[in-house]
Amino acid sequence: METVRAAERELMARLPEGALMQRAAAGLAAACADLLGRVYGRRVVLLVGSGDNGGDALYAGARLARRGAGVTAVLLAPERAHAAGLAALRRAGGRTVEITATAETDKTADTAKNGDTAKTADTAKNGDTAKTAETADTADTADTAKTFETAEHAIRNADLLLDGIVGIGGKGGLRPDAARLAAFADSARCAVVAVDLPSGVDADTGEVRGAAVRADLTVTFGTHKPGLLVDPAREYAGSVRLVDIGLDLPGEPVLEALQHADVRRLLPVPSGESDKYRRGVVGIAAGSARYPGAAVLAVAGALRGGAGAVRYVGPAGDAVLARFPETLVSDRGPRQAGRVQAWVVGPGAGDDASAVAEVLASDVPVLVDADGLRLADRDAVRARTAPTLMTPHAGEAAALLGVPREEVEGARLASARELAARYDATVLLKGSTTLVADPGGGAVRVNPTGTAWLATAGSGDVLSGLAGSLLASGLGALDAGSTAAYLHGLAGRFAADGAPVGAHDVADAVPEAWRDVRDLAD
Ligand SMILES: NC(=O)C1=CN([C@@H]2O[C@H](COP(=O)(O)OP(=O)(O)OC[C@H]3O[C@@H](n4cnc5c(N)ncnc54)[C@H](O)[C@@H]3O)[C@@H](O)[C@H]2O)[C@@H](O)CC1
Ligand SMILES: Nc1ncnc2c1ncn2[C@@H]1O[C@H](COP(=O)(O)OP(=O)(O)O)[C@@H](O)[C@H]1O
Ligand SMILES: [K+]
Repeated sequence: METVRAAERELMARLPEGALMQRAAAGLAAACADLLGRVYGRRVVLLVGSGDNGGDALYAGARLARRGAGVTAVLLAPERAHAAGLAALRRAGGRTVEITATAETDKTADTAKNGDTAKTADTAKNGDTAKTAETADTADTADTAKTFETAEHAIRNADLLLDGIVGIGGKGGLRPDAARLAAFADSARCAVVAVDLPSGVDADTGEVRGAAVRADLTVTFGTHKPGLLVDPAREYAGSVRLVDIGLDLPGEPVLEALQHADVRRLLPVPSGESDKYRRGVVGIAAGSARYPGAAVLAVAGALRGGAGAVRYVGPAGDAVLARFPETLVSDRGPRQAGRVQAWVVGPGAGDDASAVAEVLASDVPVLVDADGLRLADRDAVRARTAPTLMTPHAGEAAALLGVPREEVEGARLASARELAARYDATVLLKGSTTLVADPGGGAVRVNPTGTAWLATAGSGDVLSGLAGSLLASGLGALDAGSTAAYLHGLAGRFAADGAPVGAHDVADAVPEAWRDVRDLAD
């Protein structure tokens, strides 16, 4: 976010005062008008914090008021609300509800009554959130209670609610009074539009600490913030609309997402000189007597990933051949199975540590998934010279990092990066937001195609086979992982089409996803 802030500062220095905010507010008001359909006579409530995010909301509110909407601004810190924005709203006929800050103790309640809101906010900032919220209830002055009640009443009757509590200047979890407004927003029956990003989510990491506004639409300015793309914050953002305010962002982005055209360039396509070996052979060391299905599904993914042949090694050879007679099945260990251009090891592997060790000792790219992640020796992974791609879900990543699963789910970006650094390997972290991180830093790829229908047993096995096949056909680990996730997500969408599917359906739909990318790229 520092790059965004720096770009804003640079641009602001060149433009007339307030020009950027006007661009932001114009885009915001237009998005609100689209959502409302008709602006005249509609009731719009603005939640206004003390920074420029509140300023955007006030200016957008003024625009809507000029078009005939009844606009009420709930001012969280009336003395510090954006002065010019507030004046514009008032000129346009907007009303205000001024929140009297909640006091943390009787002493600060007195201070608050005397109008020293800034000081009260400071006290609240230093307080433990749970504790302050509790004390806040008991220390509510009549004034405070009344202003919150008025705000709640306005929100309950609104047709549209704008969240301008905090934007990219937010620090830590929402303070108690802001959290109270966020809770009102949560119970609002109307559409909620977040200004720049939902208040309470971390713009840089996608983390959500405590209360946060849940929006139906987020209108964001200049650039997509990482927090809008990564869960859990992504869940809070609703759909995201980008308003171009003319920011010129330097340097490398923190996150990037492949699009159809990028994926098309990466898809391996056989040429006239190709034969099955030149297209690449992918070795699958997976499955066990207990989990033969994982082997079948990994092979199913691998057959659709562009490699010329799939070699299977492990105890589920019969099950694999019964379903896919084109597989080259070997009953020896990976070392003696014949040449491959990439290995996939781990899906349904149970406790077979020797296959994992053998594969890691090879000099070709290796994808490690599922049980293989637990069995892989970290030093052996770090010592590899060929690329390694690890594909954990949050639970597996948590076990490798030695932290609770929730910690990974709450901080996906940081977790993927940390794991990549610890293993000196590329990490594809699966789940509601799939991320692919290279060990040397650089932009992390976020997959835009996923669907929650993919959360079905065995779909991860399909993904590992698919990604392994792309590795064998020559893609690097970052490209193979992100291309596989892209095709897999798309295949999940096509297969499901709004109804439950099994993992084998996802594998069957990969060719359709491939054709979709190939044909619609331009
Ligand atoms: N800088 C620019 O050029 C532009 C900025 N814009 C807007 O300005 C926003 C950033 O504005 P600011 O830097 O003023 O910061 P914000 O308005 O995002 O937040 C800062 C304010 O919120 C309060 N605050 C911080 N953390 C809080 C917490 N945890 N709980 C409650 N209150 C908290 C602070 O006391 C401060 O007053 C952007 O998100 C965007 O909406 C847009 O107008 C476009 C142009
Ligand atoms: N909520 C979700 N939204 C989108 N994709 C999901 C979600 N949950 C899981 N997935 C995807 O489904 C697949 C599940 O893989 P995994 O967890 O390894 O399951 P399994 O071990 O049963 O194959 C992964 O590709 C993952 O990214
Ligand atoms: K906001």
